[in-house]
Amino acid sequence: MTYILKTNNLTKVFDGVEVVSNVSMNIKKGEIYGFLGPNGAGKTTVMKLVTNLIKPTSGEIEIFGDKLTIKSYEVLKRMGTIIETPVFYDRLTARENLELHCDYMGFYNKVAIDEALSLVNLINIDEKNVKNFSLGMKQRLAIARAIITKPEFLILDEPINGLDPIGIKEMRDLFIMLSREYGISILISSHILSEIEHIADTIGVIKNGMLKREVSMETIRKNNTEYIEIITSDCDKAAFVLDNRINISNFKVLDNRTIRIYDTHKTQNEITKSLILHDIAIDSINKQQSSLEEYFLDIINGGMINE
Ligand SMILES: Nc1ncnc2c1ncn2[C@@H]1O[C@H](COP(=O)(O)OP(=O)(O)OP(=O)(O)O)[C@@H](O)[C@H]1O
Repeated sequence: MTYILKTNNLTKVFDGVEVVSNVSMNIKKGEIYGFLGPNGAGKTTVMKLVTNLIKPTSGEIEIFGDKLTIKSYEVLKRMGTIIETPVFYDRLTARENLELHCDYMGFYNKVAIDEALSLVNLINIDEKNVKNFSLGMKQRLAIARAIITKPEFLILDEPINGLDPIGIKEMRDLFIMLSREYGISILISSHILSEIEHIADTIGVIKNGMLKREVSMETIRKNNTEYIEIITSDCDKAAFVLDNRINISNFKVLDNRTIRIYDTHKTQNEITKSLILHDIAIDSINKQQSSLEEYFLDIINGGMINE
């Protein structure tokens, strides 16, 4: 297996507080790695460490197979990044900002600027200074800047912040295209779990600076359980009927209104009919899937992992 990034017991202490603790993460070449965690969990700090913006207190980082040191300038040129709120020259246009970036990176290919602007769908902006851009436009420009030099590895901290649903979908398709067609590896953090669920190959979940889980989306999907959820004010009676009249034993009463049935030998229709036949008032009955969101919350709330 070839890895684009490996960290080994990466640790960062700020003012005596360990905000990243012994993080050992592994990002495979060509994959999209979704980095999840609650506010303040340490995602941005890890991203800053692997892009050499800050130095680790201890631990090692290996990028493209080489150890990252303070002198790894060439390695950094092979990466495209968005870390925290992207900063631009406000009085310049998007194109001028990208030209400056290319000069800075020693990347002399002006055609790439048009390509990048078109990939992120920033159009008719030649006359506009960046200070007049909306948040979503700035975010698109940040993505354009990150991809312009055709990096092998993209590190994107909350790249879809400020985008509307159409923008989110466009960027999702763009990230998938960059990964599948260009073989670019992507480390991406986002609060929008459904977006990560759609694009990620692997998930890393960080909490209190510790990497709690690193797991493939395939595994999460395999463990996905389908269930039928019933909301009713007659919970006790419904449970009795399920058990004694319909012969369903694999169900869980979550609270005094909610029952989840994991048994698959009866259809939703059959269950509904039987409950109504026994005079049970059903407020709702739905087929549900345990998704990444549920998986994530379970980890964050300590359900699957011991603290
Ligand atoms: N320069 C710094 N000095 C002191 N503490 C810091 C510094 N940078 C980050 N921290 C602290 O480190 C912890 C992790 O912050 P970090 O920004 O990495 O979290 P995050 O997971 O990216 O959060 P969010 O999702 O809110 O962006 C926080 O408690 C933060 O206050």
